[in-house]
Amino acid sequence: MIPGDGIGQEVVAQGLKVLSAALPQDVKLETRSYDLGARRWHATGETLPDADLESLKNHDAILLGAIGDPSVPSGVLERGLLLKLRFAFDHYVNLRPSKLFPNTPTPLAGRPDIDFVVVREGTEGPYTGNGGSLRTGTPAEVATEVSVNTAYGVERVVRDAYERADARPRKKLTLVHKNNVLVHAGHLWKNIFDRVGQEYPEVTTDYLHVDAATIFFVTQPERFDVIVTDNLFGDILTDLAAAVTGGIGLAASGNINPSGAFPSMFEPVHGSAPDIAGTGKADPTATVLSVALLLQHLGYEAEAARIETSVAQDLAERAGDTPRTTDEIGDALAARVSG
Ligand SMILES: NC(=O)c1ccc[n+]([C@@H]2O[C@H](COP(=O)([O-])OP(=O)(O)OC[C@H]3O[C@@H](n4cnc5c(N)ncnc54)[C@H](O)[C@@H]3O)[C@@H](O)[C@H]2O)c1
Ligand SMILES: CC(C)[C@H](C(=O)O)[C@@H](O)C(=O)O
Ligand SMILES: [Mg+2]
Repeated sequence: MIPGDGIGQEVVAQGLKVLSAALPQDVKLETRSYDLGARRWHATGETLPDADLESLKNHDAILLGAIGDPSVPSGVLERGLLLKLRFAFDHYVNLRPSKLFPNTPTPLAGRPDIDFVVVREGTEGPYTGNGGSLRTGTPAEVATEVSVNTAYGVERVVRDAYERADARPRKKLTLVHKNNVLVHAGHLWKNIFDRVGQEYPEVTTDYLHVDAATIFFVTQPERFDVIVTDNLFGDILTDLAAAVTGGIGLAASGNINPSGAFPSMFEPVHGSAPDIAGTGKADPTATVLSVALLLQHLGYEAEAARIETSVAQDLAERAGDTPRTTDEIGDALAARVSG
């Protein structure tokens, strides 16, 4: 566990409660909590030392809360801890499911039937740190942040998305990019998408520019089944996806290393929410659903399904209730999961 900063600490505690409640009696859960994030950085200047990185390799999976704190310069922990982990453990599939559970509030009229999954590339794009600044701090400053897209990196994530689409009832895959403007990267993605698609004749495909995709996320989200997209577009689209499916407090994610060479890491889509940290207002459901993804990844399908059902029931009964605290929601979910 890497609880991290702000509400990360609060929501991971609830995730652990539900995980313990979900596991079969004969499965012994061993956990270790890593002190990484703002506190550690202030105390030692470290973000993710090699010793911690090495040690993290020995676990079956990682549950992360959130990192980032107003007291630390922006980017230090995001790059030095979170992205360092995603890159070091080659989490090239950033899996972000979105589902509108019954009775959950949505700003969308007509309560569309939303059930899609975004397969966000996790190791390339504009996230690699390939950039710099010249004449920094002067009126003539120039800054670059170059998007890196390799045929190797694109093909492996596109293939993963086809596999996922092929395994779902609707078998539909949408590529989201911006190949009318980002022609170099965009054409690489589109060519690979079309070529790999020949191996999946049952999967229906579609292409959308990212700006148009944001329209359909709001006006016609039921059209989506599986979406594959680059690292930055996927980041933005999945906050929007959360907003139309009950809010950011419900959105789960998995940073998957499909080969199993390194542990996969599960975390809510949201951040450390400094504006509500310490108030008990954070919804731990996103973390609890991330625990379900973790269990699914490790082969505990039935346990994962039980968590999802418990969340659906909890959400269905929420309407009109006085708001519960982080802890109360965690307790309620753990109680439902243990039956
Ligand atoms: N994976 C991560 O660790 C991660 C993800 C996103 C942002 N961050 C970091 O978190 C910090 C804050 O970022 P931000 O404010 O842009 O995004 P944020 O996701 O932390 O918060 C955005 C808004 O959503 C609300 N919110 C978030 N999670 C919630 C929950 N579980 N329940 C109820 N409301 C919730 C917040 O109160 C806030 O109003 C920054 O340092 C950022 O870099 C980390
Ligand atoms: C904190 C940041 C590095 C991260 C990202 O951009 O991937 C976050 O926004 C997310 O969505 O997990
Ligand atoms: Mg994000």
